[in-house]
This record gives sequence, C-alpha cells and structure tokens, in this order.
Amino acid sequence: MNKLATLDNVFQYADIDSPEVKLDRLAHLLSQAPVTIYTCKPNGVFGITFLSDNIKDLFGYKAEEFLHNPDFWINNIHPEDRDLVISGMNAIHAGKSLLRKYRFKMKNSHWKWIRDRARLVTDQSGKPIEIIGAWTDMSELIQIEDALRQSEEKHRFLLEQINAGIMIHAPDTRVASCNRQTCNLLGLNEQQILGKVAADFECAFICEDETPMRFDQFPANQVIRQNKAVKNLVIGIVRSDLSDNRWVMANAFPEFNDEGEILNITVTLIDITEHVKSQEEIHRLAHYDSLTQLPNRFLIHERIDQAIHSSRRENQSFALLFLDLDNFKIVNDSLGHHRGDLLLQQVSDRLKDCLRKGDMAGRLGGDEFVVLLPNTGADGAAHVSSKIIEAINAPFDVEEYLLNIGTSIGISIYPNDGLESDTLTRHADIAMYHAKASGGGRNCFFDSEMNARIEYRLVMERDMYLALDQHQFQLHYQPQIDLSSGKMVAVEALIRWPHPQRGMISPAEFIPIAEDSGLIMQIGLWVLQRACRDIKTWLAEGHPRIKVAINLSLRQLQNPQLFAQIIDIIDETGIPPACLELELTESVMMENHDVTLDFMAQCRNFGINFSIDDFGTGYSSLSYLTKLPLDKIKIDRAFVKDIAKDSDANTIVSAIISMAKSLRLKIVAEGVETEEQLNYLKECGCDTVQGFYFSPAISYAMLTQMINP
Ligand SMILES: Nc1nc2c(ncn2[C@@H]2O[C@@H]3COP(=O)(O)O[C@H]4[C@@H](O)[C@H](n5cnc6c(=O)[nH]c(N)nc65)O[C@@H]4COP(=O)(O)O[C@H]3[C@H]2O)c(=O)[nH]1
Repeated sequence: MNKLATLDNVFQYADIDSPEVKLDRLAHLLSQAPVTIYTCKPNGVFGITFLSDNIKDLFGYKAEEFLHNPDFWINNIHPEDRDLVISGMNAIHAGKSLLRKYRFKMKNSHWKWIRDRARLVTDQSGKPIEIIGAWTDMSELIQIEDALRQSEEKHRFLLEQINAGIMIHAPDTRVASCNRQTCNLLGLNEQQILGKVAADFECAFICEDETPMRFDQFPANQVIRQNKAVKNLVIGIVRSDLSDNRWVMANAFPEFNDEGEILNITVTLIDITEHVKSQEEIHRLAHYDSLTQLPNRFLIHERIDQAIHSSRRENQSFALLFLDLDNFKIVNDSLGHHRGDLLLQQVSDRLKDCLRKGDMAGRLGGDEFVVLLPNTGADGAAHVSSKIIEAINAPFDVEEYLLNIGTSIGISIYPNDGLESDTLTRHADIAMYHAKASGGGRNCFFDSEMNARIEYRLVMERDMYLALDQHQFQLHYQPQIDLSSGKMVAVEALIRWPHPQRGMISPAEFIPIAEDSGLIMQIGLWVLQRACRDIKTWLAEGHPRIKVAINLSLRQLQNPQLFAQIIDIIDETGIPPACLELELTESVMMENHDVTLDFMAQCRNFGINFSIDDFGTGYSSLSYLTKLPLDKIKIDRAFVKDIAKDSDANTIVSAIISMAKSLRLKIVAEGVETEEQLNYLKECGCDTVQGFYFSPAISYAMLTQMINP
C-alpha cells in the first residue's frame, strides 16, 4: 500500500499554476505513479479531458480513446456499477471527495476492479472547473481480499463443522467469538455467550469431582494466571434444560504478541459426555450390586478405608454393622430364587430407610449386608441396629406371600475393634455369628473373647480335616441292655477323637463345629462306613447279629445324596439293613419336615430302623410320633439322672414309657448310672437301658471281647 502515491500529493501538483516545463515534469511523474490521474468535465458530463500516460498499463487503452470519445469512460464501466458512478457525481458536486470501487472493461475485454478517488476542482469563486480523480488498480487487492474472504469462510466452515466447541476469549476473558458447537454444548445462543465471561453464563459449571467451579478454575482464567496453555480439564456443564450433566474436555491456548502479552485465548471444548457415562457405568458395575443397587464388597471396603482415614485424622470412631438375614435360606429354597431376589431388594430398601445421610448400606453377597455408620460409637450403633432389626422383623409382601424373616447383626467399632477394614469386617462377622447363635433377631457387639473362640473353631476345623485325612477318628460302641433278658441287644456308635496334641476331644465339642462348617458330611459318612464294616466283621466272625445305632445330624439329612450313600455302604459291606438304627433328635426331625419324612420312609422300606434321640427335650409334639416311621424312643439322660430325687422326672419318665408302649414303640433309657435308676426304669416297664452302670462307650476290640466272652 505504501508504494501507492496518495491522491493528495497529486492534487498538490495539479493545483500548481505552473509553466510548461513544470507540466512536462509533472506528466512524467504522474506516468511513474502507481495511479492513473484523470480529469473530466463537471456537471454530469463524463468526457475525460486529461489522462496520465500510464493509462495503457492500467486498461490497455491509449489515452486518445478516452479523450476523443466523451462516452468511452462511462460506457466501459460495468453495467452493474455504472449507476454507482453516475450517482456519485452529485456527491462530488456537493463538495465531497469520493472513493468508489467499480469494474472497468479492459482492452482485452476482461473486467478490472479499480478504485476511483475523485473530487471537484473549483475556481476562487467556487465555480466548478473540472473533476479530478485517480484510478488505482485493485486487482491485486481484490485477489487478496478474495483469498482472505475464502480463507475466512473456510475457517468459519471448519469451525462450524468441527465437533468441538471453540471460543476465543479476549485478554479480559470475555468471549469474542464462538462456534455453533459451543452454543450446543452450553445450551445457549451466541448473544448469551459473546461479550461475557464464562462465570456469568446462564449455565453452571462443575469440576471433575463435581464441586462447583470457582472463578479462577475456568480455563481462560487459568491461562491468564499461569500465562501458559491449560490442557485436558474435565468440566461438567449443568444445564437447566437437561436432567443429566454434559461433560467436556477443555483445552485453552493463549496467543501472544511480540511483547509476550496475551492477545487472545482459544478454548476448545470436546464433548466427552458419552465417555464419562460409560466410565460411570463401568464404575457402577464394578462397585454396585446389580440386584439391590447397593455398594458391593469392593466399594464397601473402599468406603470403610475412607472412614478409617477420616476417623483417624479427626480422632473419631465409626461403627460397622454386619447383617445376616434369619431364615432367608428357607424362603429361597422353598419359594424359589426369584422371590428370594425380590425379598433381598425389599430388605435393601428398608435398610436404606433406617439410615441417615452419610451412612452407607452395602451388600456383601447372598443375604449378607453391611452398614457403615461414620462418626458413631456404641450407643449410636445399638440404636441403629435396633431400628434395623425392627424394620426387618415386619412382614415382607413378596408376590402372593407375606414373609417373616429377621436379621442378626454383629457390630464392630473403630478403633477399638480393629484398625483395618478386613479386621473390622471379620470382627463384625464374628459378632453376627454370636447374635445368630444366641437365637437370631438381635445384635451383638464384638469382644476379643469371641475372636479367641472363633480362632479356636478355625483351628478345630483345620485339625478335623487333618484327622479325616490321617485316620485319627475312632468309633466306640456303648452297649444297650435288654432289661428282660439282661443281654446286650444293641450298641450306640459314638465317635472318638484322640487328638495328637490335645488328647481326647469330646464329640460334644467338635461335632457342633463340624456341623457348622459342613465337615459333618464327611465325618458322618466315615462313621457309617466304619460301623457297617465293623458289623460285617462281627457277622463274618460268627458273632450274634447286633444292632448299631448311629447319630445323624441335620446337615447330613439336608444332603439329598444321603440315602444313596447309605445304600451304597450297605451294598458294599453286604450287611442286613436291619442291623442299622438311625438316631435323629426331635428338633432334627421337625426341621425340614417333609424332606426328613421322605428320607425316613425310603430307609424304612429298605429295612433300616429309626429312633428319636434325647426324647423330651425338644418339641415333644406327640402328634408327630404317630406320623413318623419310628421304632424306638430314647429317653434323654437328663430325666434319667433325676429319677431318684425328682418326682417330676419320675412322672415324665413313666408317662413317656406308657405313651411309647401304647404307640407300640420300643424304649431305651440313656445315661443310667445307678441301680436305683435301673430299678425305677424296670418298674416302669422300660425295655432297654444304656449307661455307665453297664458300660461306657468302648473300643471295637473291647466290644468284640464283650460279645464273645
Ligand atoms: N453322663 C453320662 N453320660 C453318658 C452315660 N452313658 C452314655 N453317656 C454319654 O451320652 C452321650 C450319648 O450320646 P448322644 O446323646 O447321642 O450325644 C452325642 C451325640 O449327639 C454326639 N455324637 C457322638 N458321636 C456322634 C456321631 O458319630 N455322629 C453324630 N452326628 N453325633 C455324634 O455327641 C454327643 C456326645 O457324645 P459322647 O460324648 O460320646 O457322649 C455320649 C455318651 O458317652 C452315662 O451314664 N452318664
């Protein structure tokens, strides 16, 4: 541009009232100038009166072609621009210096854009003399402008097409421009964005951790503060028109001038909502239980760890509740898993209803739940657990059933009962076990003695596995004597465990642990095998046939394979089934009544006998006595023990005996230790007795000697 002479310079020359020689010099100068000077007549006559020599360079015409034809100039102006030039004359006559752009047809018939700057020249009285003007070739400029416009359009097009919001902020962080995608992301129109700082937009912004975004955290503000680019900022956009937040990844780049000052800041916003949602979904699947939507084991431990962290820092305590539903298994087994699932969902809803904001309920799996109570001590834990017990005790409406279950809750308190998540959970679990063992439907706080007991149980379990593996168990037999003949007619098989380190351990101690752990299945099977093999040997050695009574546990009866296992053993040993008598306690018979009845009927058909153990201590429902395929009743030794001194016990014993007789059931009294007890039982008509008075349980070898003196 600066190489163009200005028209004012030219006018200076033109104004000079100069001699001929100076005009020549002027003409020469004008021909060198990058503009073409012309004069034309005023008053709307377009005849050119003067042209500088470089006219040929501009249009390809000679000056004469303009000078000899008054219409030449106006006729060669592009028809679309001609009116503009004609109307411009009025303005010129009004004294304005006019700048206009139009197209002129060149000698080669192409159109050329020119800039025409013209003004009126008057004499001293103000009378118009002529119009003087300068034409400048605008081709190059127009080309540059075209290129610039095209480039801008392309730029704009790209900005609109690009799947990212782009905002240009001025150095004061106000938005100078933005593309359509920015509007889409923010849910605002351009007017609501341009000229404003982001903090004033009509939508709210949150940080990655979902806390409200502070003024200094906005990308452009961070750039200003740090004087450098900001990368990969995750920002949530909270829009009133959407229920879910939009999430964007923001990058902000400053542009500096030569002095190092920020000229503008470009902020790009990439929509990562889908990505964030899928991340959230992955997180949800990994951290929440799909049935109840409660936190799962993984998240529970994460939250306990957080509670430990903050409680340690703030010197606070918190409580962990371990819940196990009472009777859930019965519902699940008898009404099906679908109803079991519905029940668990309702349980989780009730649990949540019992908790305050900040507390957490989670599901460990099955019917086990955990509740975390931050900033809570023993009193608070007791209060919440009572509330939960009450809530779970209320009947559940599951499809067409009204179900009654309950829950047992174990409680551990940080830091007294443990400093780590695993320890606290284990201790709450142990306490829950105690709550359950004491009847369920209650809570129990952990104490360190429980731990010792649990550890003892764990050691016992491990040792029982070893005992099975290393054949440490033995089977002893306690004789049962027929009172009319005085002969041994049967024996009760009783397991013995001479522990290599602890010495003889009573079955009363290890059998309940074996029942809890399920090991009773293997131990019970071993007892059956051992007893049948011993019977086989006695029979093979020609000893008289002897009946062996074997105790069965509830867990064994729950094994659907039990009948098949017994038959296999009988087949394998070839003993008469009638040599076996299975002893079930009253409570075992009543539990899972139908299954037990089926099992008993199958065995009975096969020739196996049954007796009720510990009769009188359980339900003592007489009606079931008539329904069960029983052969014998065993009077519990607690009654036998008190025969001599307690008239109530005497009454009970004689009543049991006469009732059994009327039902044609045999009777065996256990725990007979004295002659007095024996005589009373004889008087009452008892058939058989068992007890230390005759013999304790003895080894196979000793019994063999006894059978065959
Ligand atoms: N004070 C006293 N006690 C007497 C007398 N006569 C017998 N006993 C004891 O009374 C228990 C009778 O067995 P139970 O009631 O079936 O009670 C058994 C039974 O429930 C269970 N058990 C023992 N062996 C087995 C087994 O092989 N399988 C299963 N499932 N349980 C078993 O362990 C319990 C305890 O067995 P043991 O310690 O062998 O104790 C035996 C026996 O030694 C007596 O005159 N006075």
